[in-house]
Amino acid sequence: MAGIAALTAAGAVEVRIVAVDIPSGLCADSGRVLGREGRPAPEGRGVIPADLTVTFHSLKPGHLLADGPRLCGAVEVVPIGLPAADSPLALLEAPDPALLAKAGFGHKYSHGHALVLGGGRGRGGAARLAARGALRMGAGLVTLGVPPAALPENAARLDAVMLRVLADADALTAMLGDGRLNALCAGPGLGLGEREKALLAAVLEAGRPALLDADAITLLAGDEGLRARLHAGVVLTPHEGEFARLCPGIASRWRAPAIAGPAFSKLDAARQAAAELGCIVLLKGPDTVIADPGGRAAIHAAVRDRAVPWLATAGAGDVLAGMIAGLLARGLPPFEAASGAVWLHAEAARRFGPGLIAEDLPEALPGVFRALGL
Ligand SMILES: NC(=O)C1=CN([C@@H]2O[C@H](COP(=O)(O)OP(=O)(O)OC[C@H]3O[C@@H](n4cnc5c(N)ncnc54)[C@H](OP(=O)(O)O)[C@@H]3O)[C@@H](O)[C@H]2O)[C@@H](O)CC1
Ligand SMILES: Nc1ncnc2c1ncn2[C@@H]1O[C@H](COP(=O)(O)OP(=O)(O)O)[C@@H](O)[C@H]1O
Repeated sequence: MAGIAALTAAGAVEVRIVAVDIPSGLCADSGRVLGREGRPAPEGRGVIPADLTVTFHSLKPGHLLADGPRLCGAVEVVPIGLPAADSPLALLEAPDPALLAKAGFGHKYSHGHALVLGGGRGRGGAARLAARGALRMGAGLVTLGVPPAALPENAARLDAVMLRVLADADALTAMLGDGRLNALCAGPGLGLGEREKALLAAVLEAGRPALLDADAITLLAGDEGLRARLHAGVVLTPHEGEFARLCPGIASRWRAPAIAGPAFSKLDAARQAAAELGCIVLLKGPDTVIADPGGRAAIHAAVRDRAVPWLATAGAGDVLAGMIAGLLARGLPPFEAASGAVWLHAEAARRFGPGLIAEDLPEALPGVFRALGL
C-alpha cells in the first residue's frame, strides 16, 4: 500500500485503484479512517482513495458515512446469492407514493393541522420556511403561532399559512384544547428565553407528535427536566453542533480518534441518543441518520448520484423540520415521517439544482410528487 501511495503521489504512473469490499484502513462500520494506537490517522489520510469499490451482497455503513463516500469512489454491489437479511438498518429510498397521495374524498381537516411556533420580531424567517414546508407536504392546515410583537410582519408575509398570536405557554395550552391540532413544530427561529422554554414544556406536556429542531434542541440541552419529558412521538433534528450540545458524552465518543474497527459511528451516535432520550433522533448532514429508541435506523447518504451540496444553505434545515411536521400532521408515524421527508427534501434539492436557496425547497416539492406518480 505504501508503494502505491508513493507512486501515485509522485505522479510516476497513472493508476486506477479498485478496492475490494472497502479501501484498506477505512472502517466498514463507521466510514472513519482508522489510526494506530497512539497515532490516530489525520482526517482522511491513511487510506488510499479508490476510484471504484466493489463490495458483495449489500452496502455497509462505511460506504455511506463520514469519509466513506469520498474514499470509496464509485461503489458496485455484487450479489453472491445470499438471502436478503432482515436488517434493522435501511438505506433510504423514495417513500411509497401510497403514503403521500391524498384520497379523493375528505376535507382539509382529514389531512391534519400542524402548528408551527414562530419567533420574535425580526426573527420569523425560519418558522415561515418551516410552515411553508409543512403545507407543501400536504398538511390540510398549517398555523403559525407568534408572539404579539411579531404579528404585523408575519401578517404581511403569509397567505395560505394561517396566523395566531400566542402570547405565552398558557395561551398555547388553551389553543391545544383543539384536538385537531395534531402535529407541532418548535425550534426554527424560536428563541432561547423563558417564554420559549415554557412553550416547549407545553408542547411536550401535550404529548402530541412533535418536531423539535434548532432552538428547541438548544433549550432541551440546557434543561434536564425538559429532556425527561421527551416521548416516542417526538422527532429531534439536530445538526452536528446541536447534537454536541444535547448529547455531549455521545458526541465526544463520536469525535474521539478512531483507532480500531468497529469505530463509534454516526449511526451508533444517533441510535444511542434515541435510546437515551426515548424519541426519534435524526442527525443531519450529507450523511443523515435516523434512529428510533428501539434500535431501528435508516441512512440517507446524499452522495454520488444523490449528492446535493446546494443544500448547505441557511434555512434548509428549517424547511426539513416543517416537512416532517407536515407528514406528522398527515398521520405518518414519526420514523416514517422523518425518513420520508429526508428523501423528499434531498430530491427537491436535486430537482432544483445549483442556485438553490431554502425558499426553493417547498416550491420544488410538487415536481417531486408528480415524478413519484402522485
Ligand atoms: N432564514 C432564517 O431565518 C434562518 C434562521 N435560522 C435560525 O437561527 C437560529 C440559530 O441556528 P444555527 O443553526 O444557525 O446556529 P447555532 O444553534 O448557533 O449552531 C451553529 C453552530 O453550531 C456548530 N455546528 C457544528 N456542526 C454544524 C453543522 N453541521 N451545521 C451547522 N452548525 C454546526 C457551528 O459551530 P462551529 O462548529 O463552527 O464552532 C455553528 O457556529 C435557529 O433558531 C435557526 O432556526 C437558521 O436556521 C438559518 C436560517
Ligand atoms: N453538503 C450537504 N449535502 C447534503 N445535505 C446537506 C449538506 N449540507 C447540509 N445539508 C442538509 O441541509 C440541512 C441543513 O440544516 P441545518 O444545519 O439545520 O441548517 P439551517 O439551520 O440553516 O436550516 C440538513 O437537512 C442537512 O442534512
